[in-house]
Amino acid sequence: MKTDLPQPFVERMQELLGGEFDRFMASYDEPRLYGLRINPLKINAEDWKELSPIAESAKPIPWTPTGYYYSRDDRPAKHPHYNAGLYYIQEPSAMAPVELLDVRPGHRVLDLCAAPGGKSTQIAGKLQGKGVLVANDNGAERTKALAKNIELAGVRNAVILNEEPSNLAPKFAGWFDRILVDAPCSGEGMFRKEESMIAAWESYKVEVCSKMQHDILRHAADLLAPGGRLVYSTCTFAPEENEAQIARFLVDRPDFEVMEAELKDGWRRGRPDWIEEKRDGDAAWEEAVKATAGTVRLWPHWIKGEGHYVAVLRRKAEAGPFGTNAADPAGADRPWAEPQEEASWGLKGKKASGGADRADKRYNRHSGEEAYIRAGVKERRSGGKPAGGGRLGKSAKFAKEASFDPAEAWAAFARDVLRGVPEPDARIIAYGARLFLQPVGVPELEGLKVVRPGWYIGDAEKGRFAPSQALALGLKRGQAAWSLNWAPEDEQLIRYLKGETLFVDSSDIVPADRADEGGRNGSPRGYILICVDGYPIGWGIYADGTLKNKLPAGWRVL
Ligand SMILES: C[S@@+](CC[C@H](N)C(=O)[O-])C[C@H]1O[C@@H](n2cnc3c(N)ncnc32)[C@H](O)[C@@H]1O
Repeated sequence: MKTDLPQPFVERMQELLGGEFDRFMASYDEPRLYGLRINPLKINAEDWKELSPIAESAKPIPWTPTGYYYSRDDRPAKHPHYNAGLYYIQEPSAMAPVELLDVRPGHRVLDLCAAPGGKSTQIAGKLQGKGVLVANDNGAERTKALAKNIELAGVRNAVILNEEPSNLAPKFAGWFDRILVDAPCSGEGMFRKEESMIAAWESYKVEVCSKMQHDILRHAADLLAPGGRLVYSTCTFAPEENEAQIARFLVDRPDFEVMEAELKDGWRRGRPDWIEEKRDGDAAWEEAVKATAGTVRLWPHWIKGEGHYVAVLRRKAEAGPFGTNAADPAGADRPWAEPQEEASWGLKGKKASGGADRADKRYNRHSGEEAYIRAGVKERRSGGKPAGGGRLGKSAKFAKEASFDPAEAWAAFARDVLRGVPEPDARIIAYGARLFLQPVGVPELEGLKVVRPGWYIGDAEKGRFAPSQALALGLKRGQAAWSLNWAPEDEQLIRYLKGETLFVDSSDIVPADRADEGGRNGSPRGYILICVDGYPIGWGIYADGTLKNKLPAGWRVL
C-alpha cells in the first residue's frame, strides 16, 4: 500500500464497508487523478479542443459537461491558456456539488465557504454573467486567492465577502435562489490526492468539524428563499459529517427536505444505516435519517475521482415560521430567468442605481475609515483607499479632489479604449480610488467585510483611470479598441508574462473591428489589450514602438 493511512480511520472504514473494504483500500494504490474544467465564460469545448495541446488526450468527466481528466505530464497550469483563465484546475469529484445545485442564468447564488474558488468559478460559468454570485469565506487570507481566481475566470457579477455566516442574515435573509455549503471537513476523501491531509488528520477532527458544519448550515438555512435549493458537500467519508449532519439539520429545520439526487456514473447513495445516533420513539428523527438515503456518496473505488459527499436540500415553498426577507424574496415573483436589458457598464448611472442620484456614505466598521460608495455617475466621492489584495477600506486616506469625478474618468476610458456594451446593468461603486461595477439588486453591504463589492474595473486617481487586471480578464478581445495577439509559444508573450517592457511593431496591434481577421489598420496608441490565441491576459500601454507592461506583479510568471 502506497499511502500510509491513520489506523483509526482504516478500522472505521473496515467496519463500515465490510465486503467493499478491500476494493476501497486498493484504490489507494491507484494513481491520483487530475481534472480541469473549461471556463464557459471565455471558451466553449469545441474551440478549446481546437486550440489546446492537451485536448486530444483529455477525457470527459462523466458528471460535468465542462470537465476533463488530463494526465500529470500535461501541466496545464504552466500553459499561457491558464493565465488567460480558459480553465480551472479542479479535482474531478469536486465538480459534482455545483452540478447538483442546478444554477441558471439570473439566479442569486451564495457560495458560503468559497475559497479558493473552484466551485465559485463553476457557478459563475453557469450564471453566464446574469444574476449575482456572492462568494464568501471566513478566512481572510484565503479570500485573496478566491478574489484572484474569480478575476482570472473573468467573472463580472460577483460580490466577494469575508464574513461569518451569522453576519449575513441582516442583509441577505431569504435572498438567495441557490446556496452552496462546501463545508470545512476532516478531508478523509483527499488522502490519495494530498498526503499532507493524512498527517493533519486526527480522530477528534471529525467531532470539531461536525460542530462547525452544524453552525454554518444553521445560518445558511435562513439565507435561502422558500423554494430555493441548498447543496451541502464535504470531501470526507465520516458519517458524522455527512448523513448524521443532514439528519440533524432536517429535524431542526422542518421547512427543508432532501431532494433525491440522480445518480451519475458510479455515484452511490447516502448511508442512513451508518448514523450512530438513536432517538427512540422520535418519529421526526426516524424520518430524517431515512431521508438521507437520497444523498450521494462518491467513492474512489466506484468512480474516477476522490471521496465526496453531497446532499441536495430544498426549502419548502411554504417556509412556515422561519424568517425570510418578505420585502425582497428571491422567490416566484422575481423574473430571474428573463432576458436582461441592454448593458450600461455603469455608464447610465441613474438607471443603473435604481434612480438614486446620490452618493451613499458608508463606513467600514473594521477599519473605522470612511468609504463613500457611489450610487450614480453624477456624484463626487472620496474616502478610504482600499487595501491591495485583501479587504477594502484598510489603508491610508487620500485627499479629496472636489473637481474630479471617478465615474467620469471611467466613462472617458470606456469611450476611448473599449468597444461594445454586452454587460447587464450594473452600478458604479467607488471605494476610495477603486471602482467596481456591482450587479443591480445587491443590498447595501454596509457593516460587512467586503473584499470585492463587484467587478473591480480599475482605479481613478489624479484625473486618470487606470484599468485593472480584472477588467482585462473580463473582456473579449473585440471589446478593446486595440489588441495585440500572440501564440502561446511566442517569445514576446513569455517576456510579457514575466513583466518585461517590449518593443512591438505597430502593425501587430489591431483595432477592434479587425481583431477577428488578424489584420491591421490606423495608428495604435494608449491601452492595448494583450491576448494569447485571441483571449485577453492583461494590459500594455503602447507608444512609439514600445509596449509598457501593465501586468501587475502578482499576475506575472517568474
Ligand atoms: C472545503 S473548503 C472550500 C473549497 C471551495 N468551495 C472550493 O471549491 O474551492 C472550506 C472552506 O470553508 C472555509 N470556512 C471554514 N469555516 C467557515 C465559516 N464558519 N464560514 C465560512 N467559511 C468557512 C475555509 O476557510 C475553507 O476555505
